[in-house]
Amino acid sequence: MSILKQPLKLALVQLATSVDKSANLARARTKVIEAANSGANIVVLPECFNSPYGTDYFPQYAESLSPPGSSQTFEILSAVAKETATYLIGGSIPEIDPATSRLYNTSLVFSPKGDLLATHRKVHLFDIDIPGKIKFKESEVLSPGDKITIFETEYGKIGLGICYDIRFPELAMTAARKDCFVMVYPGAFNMTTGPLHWSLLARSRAVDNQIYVALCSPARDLGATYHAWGHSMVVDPNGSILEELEASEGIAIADLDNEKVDEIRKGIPVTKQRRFDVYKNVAD
Ligand SMILES: O=C(O)CCC(=O)C(=O)O
Repeated sequence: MSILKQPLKLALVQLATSVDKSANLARARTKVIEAANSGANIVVLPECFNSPYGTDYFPQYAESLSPPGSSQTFEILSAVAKETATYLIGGSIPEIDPATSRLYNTSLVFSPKGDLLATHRKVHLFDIDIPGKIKFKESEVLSPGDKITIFETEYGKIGLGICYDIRFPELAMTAARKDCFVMVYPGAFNMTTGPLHWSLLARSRAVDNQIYVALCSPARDLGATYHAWGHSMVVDPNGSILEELEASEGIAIADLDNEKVDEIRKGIPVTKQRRFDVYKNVAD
């Protein structure tokens, strides 16, 4: 049995966002409907799609997921998933846990019936310092998640990470070994690491694991404090880019094909040739 049970259309919404949360949510809703009307079965939104991206903004835009009904974003995503009968991977939003007051960068996934299927809290926080280029420290305000997120659909299993999570091959490898056919990463790379690594990382995770990889960025806004790289893309299990946007708002739609996955895995059978007797514990 293939890890991908049947063909599907995957849509990435490279959303133009602003400081206005309600406007961002309304625009996201419109674009999800547009993607669904183009035949998408699974729709993905970008990292931090309801707010600008930046540590100053996280506390101000954070929403609590409990008690039920308290998150405006949750309600809108659930309703539009149901309305369009699509799986909706709702990018990410700043989340506050009311019990601990901790903040997380969190992705919510909804079924075509509007039910919450999965919640992923970004595991690897984006703390980097490239002198003269970019310094960013999510850990100043965010706490990290502590689990790999995999959810089931009628197409097969989907693995979910957020942005910087893609730099850690162990996360994608673990999901792939649990038979995920795709890793989806809502992400917002920047004008330094975007050109350096965005496509390289997507293609690497794809070819390492012979799975599809999808990266969904916000559109670039040169008036914002953080300039996102854009270039949302879908890569196939051979590491070839199937669809790629430029920097401005748009929707990328790719056909994911079960026969292609099987053919690639048959031709280069690395998934059956692993030597876990040699590298039993990758954490050694
Ligand atoms: O890894 C990178 O270069 C960028 C990561 C990022 O922007 C993020 O995690 O939000």
